[in-house]
Amino acid sequence: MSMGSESVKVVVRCRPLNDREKALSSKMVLSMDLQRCQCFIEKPGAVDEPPKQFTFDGTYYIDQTTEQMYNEIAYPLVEGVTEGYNGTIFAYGQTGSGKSFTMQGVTEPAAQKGVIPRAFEHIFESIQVCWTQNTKFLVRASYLEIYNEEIRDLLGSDTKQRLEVRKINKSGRTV
Ligand SMILES: Nc1ncnc2c1ncn2[C@@H]1O[C@H](COP(=O)(O)OP(=O)(O)OP(=O)(O)O)[C@@H](O)[C@H]1O
Repeated sequence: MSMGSESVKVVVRCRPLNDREKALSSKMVLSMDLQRCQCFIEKPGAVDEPPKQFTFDGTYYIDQTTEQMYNEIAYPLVEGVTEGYNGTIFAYGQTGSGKSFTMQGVTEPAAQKGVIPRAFEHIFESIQVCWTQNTKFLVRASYLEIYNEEIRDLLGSDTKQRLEVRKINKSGRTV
């Protein structure tokens, strides 16, 4: 099945060992077959046990960049949003696994600029291209933190203020 035909795609990104892990002489237990989108996790010390094998819609190893991930995964999704479709990019992983690195990113090197700034540039470039006197665009953004069951508005004047989740109708909730 081609990547384009899936409505939900799950891709995995592996980050390099951090300084703490290097200082502990930790070993990489994860390897990938990027062509087949497979990842293999071996149990340290268990030489005769075959590695556990998982297949995803995309696999990104330590030397892949956010630029590459964006072009392959996020670009078509954001492009769809500019055409009126809904799209969600959801970063999931344990603490320190690289969610912020992927979503927010770093300015140097440029190839590791995050998905969020790339999506903003992409959306505003599309608007610039389509803009005519008769076309109006409305871009809204919110930035919420959900941490330990508590919700905060990171764009609000008081980012420490806890927000309540309210039911607005049968199926909807708002904060
Ligand atoms: N692909 C990568 N290449 C190089 N460094 C990375 C990569 N992914 C993550 N890192 C580094 O690993 C560290 C942890 O990453 P990050 O802060 O993004 O994790 P997180 O999943 O957002 O953690 P938390 O849930 O605790 O906020 C950071 O120092 C980050 O720079």
